[in-house]
Amino acid sequence: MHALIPVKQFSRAKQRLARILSPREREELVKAMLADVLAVLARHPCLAGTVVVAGDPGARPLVDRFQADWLPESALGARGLNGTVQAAVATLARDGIDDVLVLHADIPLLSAAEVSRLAMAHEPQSRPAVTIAPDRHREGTNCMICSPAREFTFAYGRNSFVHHVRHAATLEANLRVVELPGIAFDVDWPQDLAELVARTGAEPATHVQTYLEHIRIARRLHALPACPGEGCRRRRAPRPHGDQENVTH
Ligand SMILES: Nc1nc2c(ncn2[C@@H]2O[C@H](COP(=O)(O)OP(=O)(O)OP(=O)(O)O)[C@@H](O)[C@H]2O)c(=O)[nH]1
Ligand SMILES: O=C(O)[C@H](O)COP(=O)(O)O
Repeated sequence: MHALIPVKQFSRAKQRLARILSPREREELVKAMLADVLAVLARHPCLAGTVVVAGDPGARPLVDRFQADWLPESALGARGLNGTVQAAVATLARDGIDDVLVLHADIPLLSAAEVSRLAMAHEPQSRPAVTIAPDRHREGTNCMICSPAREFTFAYGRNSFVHHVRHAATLEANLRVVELPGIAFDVDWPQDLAELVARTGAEPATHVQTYLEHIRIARRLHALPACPGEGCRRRRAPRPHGDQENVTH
């Protein structure tokens, strides 16, 4: 099984954090989160390799540092998250890679044990097989293993978890849903940063926690005016990738 991590252009990344982080800080945060994810995947016994499909050449040094494979989005001729993931799994399939774990780069509490649990829940021998670890709101699809991945239609975006479950049913796939707290914790909103800071022990355990401490995010979070309406955290920004055409209802 190979892991595939999509990483978008840094200048467009983490826009929901724009009211608390500068563009430069958002880029550094994205790099720190990617480092946390790559550190777990490098040499994971369940993985034969990790591929980063990136829209930004600035991700390359990190990818090389963790000995992952580099797939530039520009080489795929695709657009948006879904188009890019779809084109990337087609590229992997041409190299004979059919079992693909697609995971986001913004899950800094990912652990090797959770990757193992997800891999063990997956049953590629009864194909098609789809195993999903959703986000903690059961809205997004933070990690998903597909076998064979080229036959799956990716539908990331609003409520992608539901869309992916429905699509797996359409394919009559062997579907498993696994709740894993580290994978489920994605960082999208200022409130998520606050939660991450609250979870930091005496010694920051991850690249992200170290970076957040470095920029003294806690002070800013305290000073942040409350969002109008408590539902704010969950309200989504317009999807920059606007690529809902693949959604199966
Ligand atoms: N290669 C690639 N990766 C993408 C693209 N869009 C999103 N991603 C990645 O997919 C994952 C989920 O991204 P999103 O939640 O849509 O975007 P985000 O940058 O994390 O946050 P917002 O800008 O606040 O929506 C992250 O790992 C992104 O880097 C894209 O167009 N190309
Ligand atoms: O479908 C998804 O998982 C999204 O594209 C990313 O979700 P997020 O906005 O929760 O990061």
